[in-house]
Amino acid sequence: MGRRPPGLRRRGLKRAAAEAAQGGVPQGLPPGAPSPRAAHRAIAFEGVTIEFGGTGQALFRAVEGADLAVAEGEFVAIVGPTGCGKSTLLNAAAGLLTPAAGQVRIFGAPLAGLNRDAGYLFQLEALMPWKTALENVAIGLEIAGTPKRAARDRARDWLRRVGLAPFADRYPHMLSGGQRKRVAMAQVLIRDPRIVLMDEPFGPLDAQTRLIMGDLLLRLWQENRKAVLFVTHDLEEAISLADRVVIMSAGPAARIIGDFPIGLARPRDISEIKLMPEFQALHRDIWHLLKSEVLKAYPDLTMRETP
Ligand SMILES: Nc1ncnc2c1ncn2[C@@H]1O[C@H](COP(=O)(O)OP(=O)(O)OP(=O)(O)O)[C@@H](O)[C@H]1O
Repeated sequence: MGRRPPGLRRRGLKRAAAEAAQGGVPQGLPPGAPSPRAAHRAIAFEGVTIEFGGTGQALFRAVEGADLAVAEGEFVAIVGPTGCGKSTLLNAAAGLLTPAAGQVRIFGAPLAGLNRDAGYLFQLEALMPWKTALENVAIGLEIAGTPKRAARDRARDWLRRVGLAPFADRYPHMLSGGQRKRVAMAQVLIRDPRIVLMDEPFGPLDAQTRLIMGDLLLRLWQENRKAVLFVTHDLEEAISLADRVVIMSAGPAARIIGDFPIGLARPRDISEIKLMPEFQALHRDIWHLLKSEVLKAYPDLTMRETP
C-alpha cells in the first residue's frame, strides 16, 4: 500500500490531525473513562484486528488494523468485496466479537461485552412468526420493563411512522418482504438506541423497494440523528445514504483503504440523487478504488483470453 488512497488524501492532514487528537484520553482520567472529546465519537475502532479459529484450528485473520470513527449523528457506510470482513467489523461494534488486537470504543469507553447502546438490523430480520406486527414492535420495550399498554401505544405510533398502521394485526407471513423490513426497522428504532448498526438491511429486497426503504430510513434518521454504521456491497446505496463511505480491501486481513466524505445536500431523494453530476463524480472516484478489490474477490472469474 505505497500510494495513499484518494479518499484519505482528500480528508486533508489538518482534519486527520484533529481526529487523531480527539482520540486521546487526557491525563488524569482513570483508565477506561470516556474522554469528553472522544465521547463525541459514537464508535471508534482503534487498530482493530479480528481473527477466527484457534485451539486446534488454523487462525484466520479476517480484518487487520482497522481505524475508523463514527461521530454522534453521523451516517457511515462500509463497502467492500464479498467476504472482506464488513459484517465482522459490525459484529465487533455490536460486541459480538472481541478483537485479537486493538479495541472498540463506544462513546469513548472501551467496549466490553454486548454494546447496549446499539440497535442491530440484520439482512434477515428476526421477527417472531407467532406475534403480530404490533407485538413484534412492542416486544423490546416490554422486555425492558415498559408496561404493556404504553409499549403497545408506542409500537402503534412506530407502525404509523413506517407506513404500516393498517397492518398492525398481521403476522409476519402475511406481510411482504418490504413490509417485514419496515416492522424490523420499527422494532429496532422504538428502543431509541444511540447507535444503529445495519448489515445489508435491504439485501433481499427488489430494487424499487430498496429505494423506498432507503428514503424511509433517511427520513427517520433526519428526524432524530443516530450514529449509523451501515454495511452494504452496493456502492450506489452507500453514496445515496451516507455522510462518509469507507472502503475495505479484499480479504483475508482486510484493511480500510479509503474514506470518502459525501457532501451531497440533505434531505436527499435517493431515486433522483443518482442523476446528479456530483453523485456520478463521487461514484467514479470511489469505484476506481473499489473495482480492483472486487475483482480480487473473484480470482477464478476474472476475464481471461481463451487459448
Ligand atoms: N465465525 C467465523 N469463523 C471463521 N471464519 C469466519 C467466521 N465469520 C466470518 N468468517 C470469515 O471472515 C471473512 C469475513 O467475513 P464477513 O462475513 O465479515 O464478510 P463480509 O464482507 O460481510 O461478506 P459479504 O459481503 O459476503 O456478506 C470471510 O472470509 C469469512 O469466511
